[in-house]
Amino acid sequence: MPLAELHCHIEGAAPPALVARLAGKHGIDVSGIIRDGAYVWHDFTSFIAAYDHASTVFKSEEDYADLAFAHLTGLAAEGALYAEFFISPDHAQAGGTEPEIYARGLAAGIARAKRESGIEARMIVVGVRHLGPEAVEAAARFATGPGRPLITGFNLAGDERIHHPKDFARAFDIARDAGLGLTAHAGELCGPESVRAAIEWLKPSRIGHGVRSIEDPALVAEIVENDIVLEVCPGSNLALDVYPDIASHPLKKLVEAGVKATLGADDPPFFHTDLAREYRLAAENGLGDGERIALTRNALEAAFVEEDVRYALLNRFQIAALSLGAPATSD
Ligand SMILES: Nc1ncnc2[nH]cnc12
Ligand SMILES: [Zn+2]
Repeated sequence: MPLAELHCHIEGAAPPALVARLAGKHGIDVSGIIRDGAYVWHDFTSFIAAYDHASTVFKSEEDYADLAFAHLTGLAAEGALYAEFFISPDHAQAGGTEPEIYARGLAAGIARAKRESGIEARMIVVGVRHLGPEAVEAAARFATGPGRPLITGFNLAGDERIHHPKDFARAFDIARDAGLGLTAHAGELCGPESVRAAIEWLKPSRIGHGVRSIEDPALVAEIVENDIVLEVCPGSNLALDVYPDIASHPLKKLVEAGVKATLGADDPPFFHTDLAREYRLAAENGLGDGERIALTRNALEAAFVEEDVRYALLNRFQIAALSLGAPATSD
């Protein structure tokens, strides 16, 4: 089945073995966050702490090129045609790497992965909300800098319980005025009011997660009406205990209500998942083959990518979907 991913954090995609190897090289102690070859954390706050610490082992342009290359070729091997990943200048800086070098390395990894596997990819800069409005505005200014054609979007990530979306309206204005696509994490840790506020103040075309919108049917109707796409990450939601099991996850209900959803692995090794498993979880949640293929089409239609590239991707998607004998369109 052809896949596409719109929601994955590049630091969150770092395999623990790679982090342990680079930590050894740089003399960084990761024994508190990696045990028996796996990341250790127990709730959102300790997950973010582990993620922040793991990201500090990446230092050079080559480290980041290798990370992007490994992530994207892994996705291509799972069947992905297209991937967007989030990049965080704040995390680069915390590890002592200039954001400029960080973005250059990641762009080189994207180019190499495209040459070797055919996968197309773009980057979305995130501002980290718990670092506050000034840091998020600085991230937006970085995202809009010249000479970085593979940066096509801006996102708000981090702890949803901290700050109100209105505090980040200026950052989103900066990104919007520069022509970037807009998306924001909301409705993951917090309920529908958080999604409403993100839509009202940030005016994104997509919401990261957004799954807790299901608690407010009027909000679900508004999301459908305004054609807002949800980047749903079921494996992440299960790992972070947003839902106790896949049967309780609202993906199927959201799709039945007419919401356009896509799938992402969010932070794959932290959550013991990958994109192929996300599609399997969608099937376990009740989505049939046609509905799961539509998730890929939704992703390509909502991608922050140039129109000629989108057109070519939709053609590749159509051919792959038809060869499965599955419907490439929902109507
Ligand atoms: N699941 C998540 N939610 C918010 N911010 C994040 N940063 C990395 N993973 C995240
Ligand atoms: Zn995320």
